[in-house]
Amino acid sequence: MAKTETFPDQDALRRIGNQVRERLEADPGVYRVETDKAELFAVGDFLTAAECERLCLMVDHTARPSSLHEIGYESGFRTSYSGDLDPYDSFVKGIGRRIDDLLGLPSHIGEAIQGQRYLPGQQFKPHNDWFYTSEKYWQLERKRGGQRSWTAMAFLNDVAEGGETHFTEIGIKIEPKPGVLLVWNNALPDGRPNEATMHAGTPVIRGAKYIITKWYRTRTWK
Ligand SMILES: O=C(O)CCC(=O)C(=O)O
Ligand SMILES: [Fe+2]
Repeated sequence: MAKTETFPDQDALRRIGNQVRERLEADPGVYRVETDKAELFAVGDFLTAAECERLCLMVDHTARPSSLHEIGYESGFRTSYSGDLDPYDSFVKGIGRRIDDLLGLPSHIGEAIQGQRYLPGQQFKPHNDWFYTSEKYWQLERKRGGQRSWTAMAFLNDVAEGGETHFTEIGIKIEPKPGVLLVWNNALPDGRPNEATMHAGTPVIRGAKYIITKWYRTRTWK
């Protein structure tokens, strides 16, 4: 088939976008968040209370000051603590498989599940999860699985105040509720990056916020 892409991995992003959208729309347990700007879905009870508690403990064990491509922790852009959960742990593997299965994606294109914790005052400022392919880091990410397609993010606890996930372009704030999984396509249906997926983890004001995130690429992640 002739390549029609103008953006790196555009054809793969379109194909994966179609495939996952069809599967989520056919799943009665999946709710589509009402917006025409992005493909954003939610699952109410994806994780049990016991699973959330166990994952929070794991996040506490692995979380270190979060880093970002070319921006250090000290910049204040992402002040949470984060870290990859042990990919060989059977409990973590089980959670990963359930996310793969919900989306209908092969596990080899999924990154390791990342755990993240925010304490009062900590936040993740507005950003896109997809890679900016004009930046230097893309030359590395291109060979590590390519562009990010879908994001799956689960809330693990109730936050006393703050810590909403704010989709700044769509104009919605999602309040953390334990066990709720959010899923969104970082690309548009035609495979170009979707600017409207810009989102932030707003500052936690009281309490703590725990989440896990799994990002999917277009090719085998390594
Ligand atoms: O904490 C949140 O609500 C958002 C986290 C996030 O955007 C990320 O980890 O990429
Ligand atoms: Fe994000």
